[in-house]
Amino acid sequence: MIQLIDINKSYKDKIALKDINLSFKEGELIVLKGVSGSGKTTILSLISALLKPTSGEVIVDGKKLAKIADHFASEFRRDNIGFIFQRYNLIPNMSVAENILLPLRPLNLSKKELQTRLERLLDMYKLQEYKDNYSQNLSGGQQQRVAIARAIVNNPKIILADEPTSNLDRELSLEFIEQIKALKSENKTIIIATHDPLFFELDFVDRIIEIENGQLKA
Ligand SMILES: Nc1ncnc2c1ncn2[C@@H]1O[C@H](COP(=O)(O)OP(=O)(O)OP(=O)(O)O)[C@@H](O)[C@H]1O
Repeated sequence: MIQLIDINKSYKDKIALKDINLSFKEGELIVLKGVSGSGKTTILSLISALLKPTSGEVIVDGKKLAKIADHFASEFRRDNIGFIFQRYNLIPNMSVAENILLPLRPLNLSKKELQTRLERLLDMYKLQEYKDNYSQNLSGGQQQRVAIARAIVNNPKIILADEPTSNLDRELSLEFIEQIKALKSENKTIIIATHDPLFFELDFVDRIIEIENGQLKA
């Protein structure tokens, strides 16, 4: 479902990834492990077509992304990818409901369809009572739940999470892990970039891939 073939990526003269070959199957849960600066975010950005490789090819669900035009890249992301960021990236002066529905704006769905999707996610992530609150007034754990809801509102096949627990305490991190487990049971393909040891002992993680200085560790 996801293939990175002979990937090299440099930012000007900084080599971020070197000779990366990876493939992920549909429904797999993968932990990308590595210290800060090892290249994890760059891999997630290539899979979501936010960045293009310097050389090599990225194929997601049959689509070649290495040279995809920006317009098609945003369409590709909207249809296929849910992204969960370290700092949640919520819009502070928008309500919880507006934040969750944001990725659907370009789709012109009916009010009824938007409401159905919203209600399902508000129930699923225990956010009903906060739906009209500004996201800036929520706790870290609540913000993270909004971020997950927003990441899956477009019903993506692929979920990418970049250091999702780095701002959460242990209890909330374990809650996040339970939410990821539930998404895996829906056959989502999930890649989590993290150096949080909590992710290294989970029995439902299919593979842990370690990256060091832009290269895969054997
Ligand atoms: N826009 C950029 N310009 C120049 N160098 C960059 C840029 N983005 C990343 N890098 C460098 O590329 C390397 C890999 O960065 P990347 O963000 O992929 O690592 P990471 O493992 O995700 O780290 P972190 O957990 O800190 O985000 C690092 O050395 C980083 O400094």
